[in-house]
Amino acid sequence: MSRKLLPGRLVVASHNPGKVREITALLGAYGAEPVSAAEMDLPEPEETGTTFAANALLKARQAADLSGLPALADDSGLCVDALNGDPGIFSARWAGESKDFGEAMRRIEAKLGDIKDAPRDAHFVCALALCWPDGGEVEVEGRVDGALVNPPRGDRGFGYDPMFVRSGDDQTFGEIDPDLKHRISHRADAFAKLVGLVF
Ligand SMILES: O=P(O)(O)OP(=O)(O)OP(=O)(O)OC[C@H]1O[C@@H](n2cnc3c(O)ncnc32)[C@H](O)[C@@H]1O
Ligand SMILES: [Mg+2]
Repeated sequence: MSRKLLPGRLVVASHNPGKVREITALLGAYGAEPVSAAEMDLPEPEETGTTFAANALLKARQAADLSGLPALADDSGLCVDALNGDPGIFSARWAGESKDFGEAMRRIEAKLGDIKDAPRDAHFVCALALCWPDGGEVEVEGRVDGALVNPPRGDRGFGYDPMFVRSGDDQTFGEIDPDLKHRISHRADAFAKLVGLVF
């Protein structure tokens, strides 16, 4: 089901400050008034889905039901070709309780090191789900292709950004201007599709 999002309060159903920052910036032009899950004191649901889409929908659905407001959730991750798409939907979980992405990036490198001449192709995926309290929902997916660098570089992004270079670029997502990342990322790609459907 697709429908238009009216101006007004919208819950950004994420507990990741890096994502909330990016989504808030992307929403800027559309008359939505973003409120984060943390500001609303919403719980962080268990991500029991087996796809990015299922996890995005369950996060947005819970936030819409609990807040009585439309809610936008993002489920995203880094998929490494030579690792059969890992860490994928487990991207946050590979960083552990302490959210140590330095450690998660070293784990990826260690696994790649075990594979002879492993290709370094990877892509980020972003599923965005928008749910309304009355049961309506929209889901879209975006993607950006690139390759992994070692050692990681840059501290301007979050998560796996320091190890990812978009195809055709030289700088990692951790080094580029955040405004540029907002235009070219998997999240920007998903957002462009969402805008076409609901704004
Ligand atoms: O579920 P929420 O509360 O939104 O926050 P989260 O951090 O747990 O988010 P996910 O479950 O979607 O896990 C995705 C992980 O993938 C990584 N990731 C997603 N988008 C990224 C991006 O643009 N740059 C770098 N890493 C990203 C990041 O480390 C996230 O923690
Ligand atoms: Mg999560």
